[in-house]
Amino acid sequence: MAEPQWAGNMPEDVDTDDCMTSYTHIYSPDLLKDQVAFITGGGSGIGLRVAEVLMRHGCDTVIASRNLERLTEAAKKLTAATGRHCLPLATDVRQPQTISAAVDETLKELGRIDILINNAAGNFLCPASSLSFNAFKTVLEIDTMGTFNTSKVVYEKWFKDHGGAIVNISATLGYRGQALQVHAGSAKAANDAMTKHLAVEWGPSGVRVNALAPGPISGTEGFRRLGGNTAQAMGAFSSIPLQRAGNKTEMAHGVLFLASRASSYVTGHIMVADGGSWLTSANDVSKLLGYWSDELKRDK
Ligand SMILES: CC/C=C\C/C=C\C/C=C\C/C=C\C/C=C\C/C=C\C=C\C(=O)SCCNC(=O)CCNC(=O)[C@H](O)C(C)(C)COP(=O)(O)OP(=O)(O)OC[C@H]1O[C@@H](n2cnc3c(N)ncnc32)[C@H](O)[C@@H]1OP(=O)(O)O
Ligand SMILES: NC(=O)C1=CN([C@@H]2O[C@H](COP(=O)(O)OP(=O)(O)OC[C@H]3O[C@@H](n4cnc5c(N)ncnc54)[C@H](OP(=O)(O)O)[C@@H]3O)[C@@H](O)[C@H]2O)C=CC1
Repeated sequence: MAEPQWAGNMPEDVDTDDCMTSYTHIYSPDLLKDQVAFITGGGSGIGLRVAEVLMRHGCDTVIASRNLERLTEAAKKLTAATGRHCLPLATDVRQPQTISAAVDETLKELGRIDILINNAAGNFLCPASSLSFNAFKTVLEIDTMGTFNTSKVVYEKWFKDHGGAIVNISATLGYRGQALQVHAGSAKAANDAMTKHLAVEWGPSGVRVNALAPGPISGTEGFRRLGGNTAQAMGAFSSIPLQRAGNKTEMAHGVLFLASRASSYVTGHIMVADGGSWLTSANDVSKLLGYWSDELKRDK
């Protein structure tokens, strides 16, 4: 399907886990000068682009997840593209002791933390009736426990005394009960509630807590796993008010707003950045079940 004519308003992006070859600032390049951001899942997809855009605004970053080899590769690319420091640290957000060690290392190496981005998550299409108890638990543990664990460690070790900004990467899945997504939809709904609870409790310490809820974002693992390529090829995105998928840089710009002084009086807010998708897109159980079972057969 042809891109709408105003698609030229989209910021630069590349579909792979590489940095952009060019970037046009829409905010002052020193908006985050000498700040430090801790980004879970920052070695791939949306998290990697968030790291790049924050670094292009003067920030140093820590990217933390399980796969240290991929993180190390990503950190090299990020530093080469932006000239800022990026520290890759092996962490499993389900294990508080690994987060604690990573936060200690961050404070030792970079001296402060101003921004926490809870982006790590796990997801796949699966109908509730086929979802094992452990599969549901695993997604809740990564998405919800992981967000609480990381927020609590960073708060106790730094934000409690210095303030800071937390941005949780959410999703709109639970708003209408998206088919084949009871695990991720439930996890992200809990995170939206957590965003408000923590905004209330930690506001007096100077901590703002907000969330960004993306729609379908091209060039990501989420898009690939949830049938984004097939949906796009079928023309399904013409039902989205803005008529297209989003890109990773658009998500990074939303995060930059929520993480920076541009939003200094905003807390407890869930900002949907989905081109209007959840309002109008089909939530067709039988079509998605068909897609899911075709994929299962293809994988066998
Ligand atoms: C034709 C199409 C028609 C219409 C389409 C219409 C609409 C769609 C349009 C567009 C969609 C486009 C975009 C999406 C829009 C919104 C997306 C919204 C949210 C996205 C959220 C995301 O989080 S995306 C992030 C994706 N990235 C990842 O998931 C990377 C990390 N993931 C992982 O590490 C693993 O996948 C994991 C989550 C399973 C965790 O790994 P691990 O801890 O190693 O766990 P395991 O031991 O492997 O597994 C634990 C249990 O889970 C079971 N399991 C694993 N995979 C599956 C699966 N695919 N299906 C079912 N069950 C699974 C596993 O078996 C274990 O359970 P047991 O009981 O066996 O122990
Ligand atoms: N893509 C999309 O269209 C949408 C995405 N989202 C949200 O955006 C975020 C990024 O998704 P996307 O870029 O698509 O996917 P990715 O798979 O690229 O990102 C998920 C990241 O989480 C990390 N991760 C997974 N499990 C753990 C764990 N236990 N501990 C630490 N890190 C972990 C992964 O790294 P590693 O394997 O090294 O651990 C990976 O870098 C997620 O929060 C997702 O829910 C929301 C709506 C739509």
